[in-house]
Amino acid sequence: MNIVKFGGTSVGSAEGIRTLISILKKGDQEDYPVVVLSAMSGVTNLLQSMAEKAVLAEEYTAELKEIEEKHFRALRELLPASAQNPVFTRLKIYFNELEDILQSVYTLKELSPQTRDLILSFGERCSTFMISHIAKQDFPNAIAVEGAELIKTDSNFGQAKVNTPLTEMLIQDFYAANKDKLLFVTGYIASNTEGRMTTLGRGGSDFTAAIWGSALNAAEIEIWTDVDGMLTADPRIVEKAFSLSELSYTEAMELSYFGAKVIYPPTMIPAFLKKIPIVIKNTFNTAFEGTYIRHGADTSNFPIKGISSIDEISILNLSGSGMVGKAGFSGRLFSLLSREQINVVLITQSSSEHSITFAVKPEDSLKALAIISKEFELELLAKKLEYPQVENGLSVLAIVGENMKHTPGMSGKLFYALGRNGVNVRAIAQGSSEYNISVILSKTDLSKAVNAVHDAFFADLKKTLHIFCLGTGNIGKTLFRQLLNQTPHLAKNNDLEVKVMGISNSRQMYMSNAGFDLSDWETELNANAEPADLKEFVRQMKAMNLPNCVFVDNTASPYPVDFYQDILESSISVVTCNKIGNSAEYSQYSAFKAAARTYGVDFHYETNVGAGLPIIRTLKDLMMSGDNIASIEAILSGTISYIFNNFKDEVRFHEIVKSAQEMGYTEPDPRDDLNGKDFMRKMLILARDAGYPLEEADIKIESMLPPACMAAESVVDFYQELENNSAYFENLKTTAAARGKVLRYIGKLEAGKVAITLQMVDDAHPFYMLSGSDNIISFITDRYKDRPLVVKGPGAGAEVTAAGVFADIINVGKR
Ligand SMILES: NC(=O)C1=CN([C@@H]2O[C@H](COP(=O)(O)OP(=O)(O)OC[C@H]3O[C@@H](n4cnc5c(N)ncnc54)[C@H](O)[C@@H]3O)[C@@H](O)[C@H]2O)C=CC1
Ligand SMILES: N[C@@H](CC=O)C(=O)O
Ligand code: NA
Repeated sequence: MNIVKFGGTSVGSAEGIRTLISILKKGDQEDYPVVVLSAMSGVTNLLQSMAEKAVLAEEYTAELKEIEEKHFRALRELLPASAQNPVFTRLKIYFNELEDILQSVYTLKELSPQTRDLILSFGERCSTFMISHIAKQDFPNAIAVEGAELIKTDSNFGQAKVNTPLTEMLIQDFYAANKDKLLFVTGYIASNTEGRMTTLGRGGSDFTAAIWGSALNAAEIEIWTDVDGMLTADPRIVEKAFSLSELSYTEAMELSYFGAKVIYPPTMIPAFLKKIPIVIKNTFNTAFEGTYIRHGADTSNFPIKGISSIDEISILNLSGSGMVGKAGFSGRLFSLLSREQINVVLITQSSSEHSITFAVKPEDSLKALAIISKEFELELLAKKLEYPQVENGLSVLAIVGENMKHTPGMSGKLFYALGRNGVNVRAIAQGSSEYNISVILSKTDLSKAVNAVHDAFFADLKKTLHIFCLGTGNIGKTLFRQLLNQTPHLAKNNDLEVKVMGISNSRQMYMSNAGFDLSDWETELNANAEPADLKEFVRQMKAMNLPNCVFVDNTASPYPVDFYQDILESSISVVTCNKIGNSAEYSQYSAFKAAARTYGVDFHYETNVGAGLPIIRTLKDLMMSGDNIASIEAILSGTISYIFNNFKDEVRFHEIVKSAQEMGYTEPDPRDDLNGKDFMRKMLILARDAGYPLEEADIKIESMLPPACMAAESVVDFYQELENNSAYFENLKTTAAARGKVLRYIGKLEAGKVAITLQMVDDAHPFYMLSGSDNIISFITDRYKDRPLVVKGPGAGAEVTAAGVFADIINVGKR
């Protein structure tokens, strides 16, 4: 035999009630369940508000009308006109009775807890009576049970305590006498020994279900609500939260204590004691199989069951020498708080016993402060205690799961996820059961923190990277296309999702709360854009306060670089193909690295050298594994490589430069390639990564351009000068050819010195054989002494560069 309980939303509309009946019809016709019902949604609140208005002699008829209408509407929809009359009449009697009571409250201006409970009881009585009659159409043996008569309590109105032995006996007798009936029982309400109406407090209808379940030794208790059971986190905060299929009682308790308001676990204790499984189902999604709460629940899969949170709490801190070694101090403190009905959410005590921190609801904080000041007046005066401090604007996040007990590293994982996302933890508490680790943090960080922790623990799910991109040019555009094309693969094979949350170019910017649709990012940007403003972009990015953020610089501008430090210090990783940051002053380069290290985020710039070729990574691996760089020889300008590889036959020099630009190999300003600046930057970055604190001035560059080209003041002039100097370039070419050689612009780092020179090399030189926009880099190290480690391949172009940026972004995600 099962108990099924339907909550307020399930009985709150004709649609809900219709579903309820169809759920009952699917059940076993031989073995009827006991059906416990709540008041129609909103009705208890209306009753409450009417009672409060009546005692202040305010008008309450509007609410009364609303309650009547709510019931009548459902009734008209669900019962044929011919069958409506007796039900209408009975409901009308209920409403008249209710009105009489309210009228007395109004006249007497007196609302005792006893009267309040009587008023509140009408919600369940009306819904149960009405629904039992609707059900009669399908179940002629349906009857409404005034459950209040069967659950016996003390006279603590509003939160009555059940007399379990008596109650169980009454329920058992009643059930035995009505075995052939389908019972619809009022939830929430009970009565005292004098037969006065009482109520069971918060979650009262669940409690009714558990009491009946326990009395009748039910096989199962089904709680029908309007959500898919219990979830791994609050779905309003975590989009990826998912329903749990089963959990233990303890886990359910711990999870609901802070968050998941699906059930109120203390009400489940009768079921818990008898080991009766509880299953939470969704009236509005009957396909959902339910969340099972039971003994011996499966604890495998994930190390935690879920994350619960309290949006807003306050903490009080009590410290002073008066506490040290004083047995009973905390006992005195907490029994004081309990006496005053202040619920303590969480406690942490320093091991020196010098301070106690505890969390309470914000509305209790001042009261707590006042009673503590009074209780410990003497200690405070004697300065054995400091005046307690209240801190507001805080939230609690807790990870919950029985598996944690047996799994080391859980708190490490939690704090790593929080730390890496720049979430400052104000206090920590671990339940001695080890089923729960709670942290207190700033309310503004809660959403970010819960998402980051969810991503960290439910690693089998997709992890989301939130990226903010500057630059929609050659590289930026290509990156968006690659991201779009790769989305399904990333989701399937890497459980990773990359969401572009913000885009700016030099003209306009937009932050998309839902993330850009990359198949049409340009339209979204154009339609919503505000004028570009880097400072504002960074401000908005930080204000979104999302977990796993990456700032991506795909510009060739010096301005974004000014923000890197601040961004890294805000625990946001930086990925850049812009070389300006790493090739300005050494102090800045090392400050970026230090910031990334200190704040536990990534600073990736693989494409600064050789575009997507694994050069920075290779060098880093060599260095980290203790190798020592003796020398680096390299061709690192894709543009110049392309030019020399195609400077043949009739083509003129400036024409090839133009085509290199068209191919997307050059910098936005091609002079930066031809004058050696771009190459210099790459050599400087390599030298620094190889451990040499060099500055730009330390690098010798042999120009491959005649002075007039170097002096050109605009790109247009530059092309003109290249053309004017055609003879110079022709001469270079024929001279090399005459000697059986090719032109190569080569950088060399040796003994801490860097030079870039224009050379003519023959086929004995390893750099002779190159084609297209190839880069080549050859490392001679302690380990690669006789034969160098060589990386070679296309070192420029939008595809390979964007792919390198992409890989850097993914590498942030992998951590
Ligand atoms: N082309 C290649 O093969 C390689 C390029 N790179 C680097 O890629 C970067 C981008 O190159 P391209 O895409 O070719 O340049 P581009 O000129 O096509 O695009 C640059 C983008 O940056 C935007 N921008 C400029 N200043 C800005 C600011 N202050 N705020 C926001 N946006 C701003 C522009 O509006 C434009 O959308 C450069 O730093 C370049 O060195 C790196 C490796 C290889
Ligand atoms: N303009 C650069 C592109 C890569 O950084 C080049 O030509 O190498
Ligand atoms: Na690279």
